[in-house]
Amino acid sequence: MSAEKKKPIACIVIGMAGSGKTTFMQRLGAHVHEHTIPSYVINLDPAVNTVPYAANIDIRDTVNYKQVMKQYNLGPNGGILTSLNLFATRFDQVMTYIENKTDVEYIFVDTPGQIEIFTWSASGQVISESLASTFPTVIVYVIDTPRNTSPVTFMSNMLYACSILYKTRLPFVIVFNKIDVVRHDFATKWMQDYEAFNEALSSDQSYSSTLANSLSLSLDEFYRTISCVGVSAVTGEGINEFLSKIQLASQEYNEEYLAELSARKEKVEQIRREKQEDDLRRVEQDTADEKDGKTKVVSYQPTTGKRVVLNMNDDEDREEEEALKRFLNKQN
Ligand SMILES: Nc1nc2c(ncn2[C@@H]2O[C@H](COP(=O)(O)OP(=O)(O)OP(=O)(O)O)[C@@H](O)[C@H]2O)c(=O)[nH]1
Repeated sequence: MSAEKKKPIACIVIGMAGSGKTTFMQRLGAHVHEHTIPSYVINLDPAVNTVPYAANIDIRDTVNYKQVMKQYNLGPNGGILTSLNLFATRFDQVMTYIENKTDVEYIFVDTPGQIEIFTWSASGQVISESLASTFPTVIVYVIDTPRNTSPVTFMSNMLYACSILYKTRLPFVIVFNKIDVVRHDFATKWMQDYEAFNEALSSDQSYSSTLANSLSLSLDEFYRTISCVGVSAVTGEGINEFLSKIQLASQEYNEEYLAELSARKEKVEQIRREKQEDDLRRVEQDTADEKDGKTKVVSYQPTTGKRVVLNMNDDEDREEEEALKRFLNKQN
């Protein structure tokens, strides 16, 4: 019997504008090419002028962002969001296409520069859930390390990362990019040592520093569960370590996320079953009512779901029956 086909790991690369997502994708592309690691690359940024890596699937081949802006009279962000929505409606075709590929190890997905367009939109959710329901999927959160050396900025970025983690519930890898400019040691220290972070904050007396101080304790749990790695998309430093973290995160997907996913599916299935049983009970009760030989009108009040039975043969019910009929006609 042949061994079960190993599924590729999907890496959804997100990050604030300018954090280096595209350069990082370019570096990953070069790395997998050099080491002949079969991979699949998807670009979901419709507004980018040129993509400096070889994308197997490019949203720009399906949706013309400038035309979308013109057609729907939208600004740049509305144009990107609508383009992504249009693409999401066809994402099942993308899924079928990738599923049929054999021996792919990684699927790298680049997302629009405006982070919220992907992370907080329905289309972003559709795309990430489609990937996560089929492949081990990891969120890769790219951070511009030199721009996060201020503790308050660092905390804001971490809160954002944390909110995405709780929204997607997928394994999460933080990539501290641009370590050729500033090393990321300060960041790992702040994540491991609450006192060190507070000390760094003490030089900042602003209101946001007080807020950051009180929030930093809440992030403790988040710091303990996520993994992080320092890379330079320009020099290629840290890429091997990044791929090792991705492998570990995919194990986490198999052990935790999959179990949670099937529990969620089971819950939805249970609600559906209960509704079906309830409908069946109603039909049985209606049938029983008809067995006494009288014609009945059975209806359910739309707001409360309360069952209403009117005996058409009883004079006293005539008036009420007419009222109900008028009501039902109005509903139709
Ligand atoms: N020194 C250095 N510069 C980097 C690195 N990664 C990216 N950059 C630079 O950072 C800038 C932004 O990089 P992009 O890759 O365009 O960033 P992005 O996140 O895709 O940007 P958006 O598409 O606007 O979201 C560019 O000037 C890159 O050359 C890095 O590892 N080291």
